[in-house]
Amino acid sequence: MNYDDTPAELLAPELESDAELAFEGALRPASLSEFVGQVKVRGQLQLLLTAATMQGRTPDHILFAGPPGLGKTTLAMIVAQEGNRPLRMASGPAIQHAGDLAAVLSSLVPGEVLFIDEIHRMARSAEEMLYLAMEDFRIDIMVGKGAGATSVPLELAPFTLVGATTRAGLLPNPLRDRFGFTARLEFYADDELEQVLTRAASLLGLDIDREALAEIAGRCRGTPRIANRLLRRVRDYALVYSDRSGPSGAGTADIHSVRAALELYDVDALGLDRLDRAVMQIILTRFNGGPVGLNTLAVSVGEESETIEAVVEPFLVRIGLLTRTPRGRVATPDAWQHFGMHPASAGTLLDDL
Ligand SMILES: Nc1ncnc2c1ncn2[C@@H]1O[C@H](COP(=O)(O)OP(=O)(O)OP(=O)(O)O)[C@@H](O)[C@H]1O
Repeated sequence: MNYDDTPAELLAPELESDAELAFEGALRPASLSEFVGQVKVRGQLQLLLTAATMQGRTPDHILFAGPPGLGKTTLAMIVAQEGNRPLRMASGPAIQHAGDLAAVLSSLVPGEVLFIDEIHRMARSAEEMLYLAMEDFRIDIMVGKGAGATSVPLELAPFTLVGATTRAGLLPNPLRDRFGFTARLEFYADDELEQVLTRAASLLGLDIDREALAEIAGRCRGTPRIANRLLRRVRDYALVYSDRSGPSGAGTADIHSVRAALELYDVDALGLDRLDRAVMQIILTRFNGGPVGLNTLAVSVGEESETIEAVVEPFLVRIGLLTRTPRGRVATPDAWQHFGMHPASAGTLLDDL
């Protein structure tokens, strides 16, 4: 199997372009009741928000942790919308100095929800400023330089911080501890993805049957963002190749058109992307199924070990192709089967040396 020809962006869980941002905006659920899956988190969030409303106070600070594309930004928007609160969006990598954060914090209005995406990538100095802001709604601003510098306290409007991270482990404990509620988002089950897709198809005016939706759900790596992206390609296919007899003229899609569209884009039956396949093939061929250490693996595929650990492995483990052992990563029998290979015997390996 050749893994070099899969369009990487189609199965990448990260947001790919401004066009996709606009597309996502149109499909984003606007309330907790429209938000599919993550049942436990939804219930916990509902309780937290209702209690805050009943007591007339700002909700506790919330941290959403989990792989990209599972709905962290969507939930942050819902937190604001459900409480009828204004929302300010910021991103960790853009906060390079404490001053960047001070400018945002000092301009918040009472009750505002401040969303910081990729909060683990914020500058250290800003992180420290955030501790006090979260706890006491206050920051200390340094005025002047050198020996004459003094710190001036500044009261902030009460706000709710919603942080999102794909790497909860990288957050320092003092920051993590200041969130009143941490929600870990899980990959979605196939039936939940079908619900996401049903809703998106109806918003797109695409006439598509259950079997076809199930086929897309099975290939989108448990991730709503990818589900919507694949649906978009299926919609194009239906538009061009079907007789457009659907109610909106957007075309009709069935299992055959879904398979044809996804085959055209090299999306395999398990939704493995180029990097997944590269990782698995290296474990299978070069390391005879493992165990192989994370860093060795990362160097072999030319990728950051952070990406392998946070994005690639969770999915491969979830679909049962990989296991993590104390000695390293090991391919499962299903992995050998999926790639149509067999472990080399010890003799063959020695011959190779
Ligand atoms: N539970 C859900 N129900 C319906 N649609 C969803 C759900 N979760 C996510 N989506 C869809 O997936 C898209 C991506 O979600 P979102 O931007 O919230 O992910 P994210 O976890 O914030 O990703 P990132 O880590 O890259 O910022 C959204 O446009 C939304 O339409």
